[in-house]
Amino acid sequence: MSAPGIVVVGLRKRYGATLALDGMSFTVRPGVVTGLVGPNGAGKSTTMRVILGLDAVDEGTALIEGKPYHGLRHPLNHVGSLLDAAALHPGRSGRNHLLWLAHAQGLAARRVDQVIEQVGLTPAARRKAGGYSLGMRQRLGIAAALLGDPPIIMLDEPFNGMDPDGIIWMRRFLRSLAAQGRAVLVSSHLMSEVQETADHLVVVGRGKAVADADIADLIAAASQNRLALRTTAGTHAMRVLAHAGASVAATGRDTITVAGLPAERIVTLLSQSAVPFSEVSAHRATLEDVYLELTGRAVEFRAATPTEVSQ
Ligand SMILES: Nc1ncnc2c1ncn2[C@@H]1O[C@H](COP(=O)(O)OP(=O)(O)OP(=O)(O)O)[C@@H](O)[C@H]1O
Repeated sequence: MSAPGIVVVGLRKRYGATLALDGMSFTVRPGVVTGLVGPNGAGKSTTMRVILGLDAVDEGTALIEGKPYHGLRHPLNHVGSLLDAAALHPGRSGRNHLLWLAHAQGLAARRVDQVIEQVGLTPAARRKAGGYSLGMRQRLGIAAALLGDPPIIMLDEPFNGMDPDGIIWMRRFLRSLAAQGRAVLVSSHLMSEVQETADHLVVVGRGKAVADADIADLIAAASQNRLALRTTAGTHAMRVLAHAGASVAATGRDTITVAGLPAERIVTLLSQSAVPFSEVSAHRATLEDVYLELTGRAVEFRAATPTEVSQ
């Protein structure tokens, strides 16, 4: 039996002076939503295009169920994708757009109505797609990706342009696809968009995966040996604990995260220095913490700070 899901190994791709992919490797398993997360320009879209055979690489392999995309006899029965929701004929109705795609794949109109129903586009199916909101276009794009009933679905930034209802719908929908046993790969530059949806995370920075792990494991690793301290005297507390050799970071209005000292020692030090505090507890890292830690050194394009903008 061929390997299920997607296996990406050592992708390297250069565009002129830009090294877009620099040893990208990860796997996407069936029955799981995998989030491909990283800052703008990290290489997410390029990786997806390479998997779909739309871009050639200088080195490395990307296999779908054990084969390169071009080696699949009926690729749309293996992988469905949505890379650009804007790519449709504006004068055609959503249904006609899908009928046209279905015809090219030898599928019956009945299949079109099934996928329209599945993505909740039935009320708008006979309207011109040019008048669709971006969220409706995303649904139409997903319907197109599902036409061949593929075991693998890849979506590039599917949350873009969606309103809160649309985001909730998308999360549930992606989970339901995984629950049906499909391998689902979803890219996003916002961790908050995938954290409610994905079970597994591939964090990308500067053309390579800087993490490829289950979310629960990432959070457990980032939480290890860290304590959360609740205090209204943050600056004082940080000075005292840093002086004693701890790594400290302000993580909330009244919260400090401390690593490198046991809880009893923290309590003693703070008491000796008369620093008021109300709680010392095990720190539970958020996915946002994990992401910042992993991409901190890998971010290529940082948002300009207000001072940089004003200069
Ligand atoms: N066709 C191209 N020609 C030249 N450079 C490219 C091309 N496509 C991508 N790049 C560059 O390759 C790098 C990776 O781009 P890519 O679009 O894969 O990143 P991304 O993580 O998807 O980011 P975004 O969310 O901004 O799309 C970037 O530096 C980008 O400018």
